[in-house]
Amino acid sequence: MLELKNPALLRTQSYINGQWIDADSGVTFDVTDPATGKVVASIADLGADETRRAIEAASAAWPAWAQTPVKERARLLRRWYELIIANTEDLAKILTAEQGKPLSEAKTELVYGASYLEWFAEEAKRAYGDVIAPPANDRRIVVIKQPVGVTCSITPWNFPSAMIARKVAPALAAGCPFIAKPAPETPLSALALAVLAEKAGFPAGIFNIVAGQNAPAIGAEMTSNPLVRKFTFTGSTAVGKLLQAQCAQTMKKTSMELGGNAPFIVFDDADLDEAVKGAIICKYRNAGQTCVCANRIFVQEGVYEAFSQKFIQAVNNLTVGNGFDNATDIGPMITSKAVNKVEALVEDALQKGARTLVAGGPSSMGDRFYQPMVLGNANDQMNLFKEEIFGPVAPLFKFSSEEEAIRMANDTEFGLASYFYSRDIGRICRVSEGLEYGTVGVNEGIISNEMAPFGGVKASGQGREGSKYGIDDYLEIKYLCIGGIDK
Ligand SMILES: NC(=O)C1=CN([C@@H]2O[C@H](COP(=O)(O)OP(=O)(O)OC[C@H]3O[C@@H](n4cnc5c(N)ncnc54)[C@H](OP(=O)(O)O)[C@@H]3O)[C@@H](O)[C@H]2O)C=CC1
Ligand SMILES: O=C(O)CCCC(=O)O
Repeated sequence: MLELKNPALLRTQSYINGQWIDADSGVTFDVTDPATGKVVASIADLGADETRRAIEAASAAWPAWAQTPVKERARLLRRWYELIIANTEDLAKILTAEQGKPLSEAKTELVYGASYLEWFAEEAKRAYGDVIAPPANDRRIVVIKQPVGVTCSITPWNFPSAMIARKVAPALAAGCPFIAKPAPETPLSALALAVLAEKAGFPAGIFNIVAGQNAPAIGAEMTSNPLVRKFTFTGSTAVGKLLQAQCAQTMKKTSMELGGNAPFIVFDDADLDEAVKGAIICKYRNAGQTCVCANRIFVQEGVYEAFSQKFIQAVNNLTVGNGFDNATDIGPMITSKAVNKVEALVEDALQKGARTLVAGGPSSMGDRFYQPMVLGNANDQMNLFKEEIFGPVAPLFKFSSEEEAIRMANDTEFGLASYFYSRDIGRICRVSEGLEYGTVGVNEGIISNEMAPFGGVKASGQGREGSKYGIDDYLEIKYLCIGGIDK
């Protein structure tokens, strides 16, 4: 049993129109701790009907919310932020219990997610319009920005709190009511956010959570209901494409934050100790289960041996265990299915010539644990060159020239995050401009923060979360053509 200072944060019902509700069917599903397999809570299993009611409630609440003075919307967002910060210890325990990541990482995620509420409380006040020079003196061109309208989201289990916060903050700031469907593995963090939203004082219908196991049914309602004007998704590219196609029928505005295949390039002139530090955090954070994790580590031939040795040593120092144990660097993976997917990629790589530099692999601790692994001699014929590993396995590729590194890095359908280490200013400019990615980390292995625009190109999606650009995804531009001025 989780020991919380505020046990009210652990909710099992969903939150619709300011009410905590059970499923119409009365059915529940279990959320389990990936480290122990034990049931943490049984959650009301909602479906399409409850989703429709949430959408109708949000739609009814929308006009008043859009008319709420922006300073009041900002005050509520700020209050929500403060409540999350005040409850970080409890929220982190809930997050680790359902997701598995080490408690310190859970705290980092909560503060990171909350920072979007703080940021967009401020940005809400800066949704500026424009006055444009007209073609003739008898009229004026004025541009105003208005909320898109009812927004629905579907988010994954890897950042159960921050992925929702990153979406709901700009939506509410812009004046759009919001309905979130959390991943069934990790609904508790989302429901805890709703407890605090209610306490912050948001009106009924403005923030709703629909937790349920039937993602296709809930997703179908969200993407087909004409009352929904905006749909935002984080998850795999395959599911993102499907949901985007569903949204096309009612021409919804969409934001898609999809899969990645991040290159992490170490050039001959890099500071190797810094590169190793960056690679460790970038690869092994959240047990390798982030869409911005280094997927392919390219090392220039002159430093390949030296980098490998230092990297191997650092990986050997990582401890796998239960996220509640202070010594743990890497928690369990989310499911045994996720472990099997990683294993299949490793077996394919070994068959195609990879060398084991750190043995790692399935762990005696249980079927969701995976010891960190390093593979050398990787090549572009291996499946892991093209696919997201989403686990604690680091393949090292050797390259000789800058051109080759850029070509291999871009040889993928994805374009989310990329990283490289170099101290040559000319190379830093050339490579930054040559990488076909939404984000480039230069001598940095951690790139996300609320002040910067996060998002991808190519099959990694569209739209940006965070920064001054993030609110645009939730605003429509309206042009006012004002005539009769000369009369
Ligand atoms: N960009 C990123 O951050 C992420 C990338 N991934 C990539 O995807 C792989 C698979 O992970 P997974 O979690 O299964 O990712 P998915 O894309 O399958 O799932 C993400 C979310 O979408 C929901 N979903 C799935 N199918 C549908 C549907 N037809 N209609 C509506 N919602 C749907 C899921 O619910 P449900 O679980 O109930 O199916 C979940 O809440 C990972 O190994 C990784 O490579 C995964 C997560 C995040
Ligand atoms: O995996 C993701 O979907 C987001 C990565 C978290 C971050 O670093 O912002």
